This record gives sequence, C-alpha cells and structure tokens, in this order.
Amino acid sequence: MFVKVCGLTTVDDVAVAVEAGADAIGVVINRTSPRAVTPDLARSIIAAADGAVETVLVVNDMPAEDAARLAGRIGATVLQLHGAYTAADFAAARALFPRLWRATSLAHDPDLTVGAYGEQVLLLDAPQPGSGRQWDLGALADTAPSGDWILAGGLRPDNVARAIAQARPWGVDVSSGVESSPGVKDHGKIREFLSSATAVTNLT
Ligand SMILES: O=C(O)c1ccccc1NCC(=O)[C@H](O)[C@H](O)COP(=O)(O)O
Repeated sequence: MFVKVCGLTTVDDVAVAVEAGADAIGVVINRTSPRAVTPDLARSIIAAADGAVETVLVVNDMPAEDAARLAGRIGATVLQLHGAYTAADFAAARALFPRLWRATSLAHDPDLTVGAYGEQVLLLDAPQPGSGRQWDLGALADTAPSGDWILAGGLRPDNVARAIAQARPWGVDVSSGVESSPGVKDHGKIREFLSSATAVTNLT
C-alpha cells in the first residue's frame, strides 16, 4: 500500500512521515488552505525529504503551466493538479514537468480511467479537498478505477483499514486525519495512520 501524507507545514513533519514509512509527502500551495505554505517553505520541506520519498506539490487554484514551473523550482518530484483542470491543462503542464497526478472526485463526474489526461496516478478525493470528510465508498462498487489510484478524503488512523478493505485502492492519502488542528500535523497520528494502513496491507 502506497501512503501519502499530505499538507505538511514544517520541516520537522518530514522526518516523522519518512520514518513512519510514508511513500510520499505533499505540500499545498494555494490561496485559502489552512495548510498552505510559501514556495520557500515548500522547498525546505521537500529538501528535508532528501530523495527518500516522492515529494508532491498540490495545487488547485493556479494555472497549470505556472504550477508546472513552480514544481520544478521547488524540487518536487510530482505535481498533483487537484480539481477542475482539463486535459489541455494537463498537456500544457506535462510539456514543462513530466510527472503528474490527477486529483478529482466522483461528485465532479470525472473520467475514472487512470491515465486519461496523461497522468501517472489518479487520486479520488472528497468533493472538497482537505476537508477531512469521508465520502460514500459504496458509490465505487461498479466504477472503481483499476491501476494506480489513490483513495483520499476523511481517512484517519481508525478508519483507513476499513476503507482499504472496501475500496481496494493502490494507495491512500491523508491530511486532516493526522492533524491536531488545521495545518498542524500530529506526529503520533502520522505513525498510527502508517501502522494501520500497513497492517491491512499485510492481511490482504
Ligand atoms: O489539503 C488541503 O487543504 C488542500 C487544499 C486545496 C487543494 C488540495 C488540498 N489537499 C489535497 C490532498 O491531497 C488532501 O490530502 C486530500 O484532499 C485529503 O484531505 P483530508 O480529507 O483532509 O485527509
């Protein structure tokens, strides 16, 4: 099970996530998120990972080409275009930065084919990213993507195992569920989440 811990806001968060076994960390750069960081802080957080994990720049409110240039500047290994980006946006971004993840939700009536927009990974989230709200996984019964797709939205240490068993994703993503307050990661919860996600992997 591939695990991404998203919305890191301090350099100290990085070592905890990496030591707990995360495969990827995410930094959010946008205008309104409680976990938004500046480009300078994002670069420091990514540098602290020192190549040990994927480092994902997450954006949802800037032009795709600007995001692609920014991903290169801060040293991210992946750009996650979250929400209302078109296939043309993906093509424009890909010309500048090759490794793209597409994040969307069932509520936005997306194309759930992994790679439909040229992305390497599809992330299925709640309608409002970073809200900490779970969505109805039962809706995936007939339409679950196949391939490298990540489940996100309201996952926590106490519900991630059940969500994995139900949705059978390739990976999981968490942000609010490992925080003590919006934008502040709880290091104990990060360890607990990794442990729960890994335990269910070992059972399947
Ligand atoms: O986390 C945010 O605040 C955010 C804001 C704007 C765009 C994307 C954002 N997060 C993207 C993620 O990949 C989150 O980890 C994902 O939405 C799950 O969040 P949560 O439900 O809080 O675990």
